Amino acid sequence: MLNIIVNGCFGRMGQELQEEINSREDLTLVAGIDRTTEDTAFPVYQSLAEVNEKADVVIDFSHESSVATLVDQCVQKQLPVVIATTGLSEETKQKLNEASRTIPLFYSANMSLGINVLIEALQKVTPALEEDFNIEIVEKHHNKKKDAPSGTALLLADSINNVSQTKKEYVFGREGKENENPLNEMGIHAVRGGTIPGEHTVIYAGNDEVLEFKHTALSRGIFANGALKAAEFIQKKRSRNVLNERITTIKR
Ligand SMILES: NC(=O)C1=CN([C@@H]2O[C@H](COP(=O)(O)OP(=O)(O)OC[C@H]3O[C@@H](n4cnc5c(N)ncnc54)[C@H](OP(=O)(O)O)[C@@H]3O)[C@@H](O)[C@H]2O)C=CC1
Ligand SMILES: O=C(O)C1=N[C@H](C(=O)O)C[C@H](O)C1
Repeated sequence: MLNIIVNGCFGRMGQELQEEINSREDLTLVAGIDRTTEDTAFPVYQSLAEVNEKADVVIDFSHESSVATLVDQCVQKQLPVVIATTGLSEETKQKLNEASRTIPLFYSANMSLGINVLIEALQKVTPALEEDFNIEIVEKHHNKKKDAPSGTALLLADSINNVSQTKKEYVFGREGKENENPLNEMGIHAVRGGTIPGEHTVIYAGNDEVLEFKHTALSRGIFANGALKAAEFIQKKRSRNVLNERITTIKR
């Protein structure tokens, strides 16, 4: 049995997690944290410091403004934590790195299996193409998303840059740029509209040939399930400190 606290429990992802946890007998939502309270089957608090329920792990899908304090409180309570919030500042990312030395901490801008497999594919093809192909990333999300570009677009860009001979400068949109589009740049473009759960396309454009890799999230269930798998993984490692491999994705 895994006892879970969800930070951001009333948000889109918080509600998705509630559904997933309630559908499984091996998981219990012992408490939620959010800015407001509602009538729920589980207790809800405004901060982890107020939570007295016994928990094995915290899962966070909230907002940058909430993450640093949450991580400090996880360290104080020695609670493993899965951080899925994107749009984190450099200071917050630094805090995650430091905290991961004392508590099990898993961070990824994208909890889906598909994006994590895509990263491996991109790292294989990039060395063969980077000298002759421009690389551009286009991401599409729902119109309520607070950060742009998406954390996943940055994660994909960093994964490409990590294996590139020449480190590429990120260009966010191309307004006002002369149309040279040199090979040492990588364009990252954000589209916002409707209810799109998330789509990422990486385009390798060469002379007379184009390769495109596209991942489409058809529901938020893939992110909730990935976060729950991460929670189970770090809980098993609780007996020792782990600097999880995904934490490396925040070293930009
Ligand atoms: N890593 C991954 O795989 C995924 C990551 N995400 C990321 O997760 C985050 C949440 O996404 P989503 O659920 O769509 O966003 P929502 O805005 O729907 O939900 C966020 C929730 O967190 C609450 N919140 C905001 N600030 C605080 C705070 N200071 N303390 C406690 N709660 C707070 C919000 O309250 P209020 O409504 O009052 O602002 C809201 O209830 C985003 O950063 C998103 O990019 C999303 C999907 C997948
Ligand atoms: O806000 C979202 O919805 C999503 N955010 C994450 C991101 O910024 O990459 C992951 C996913 O694409 C959905």
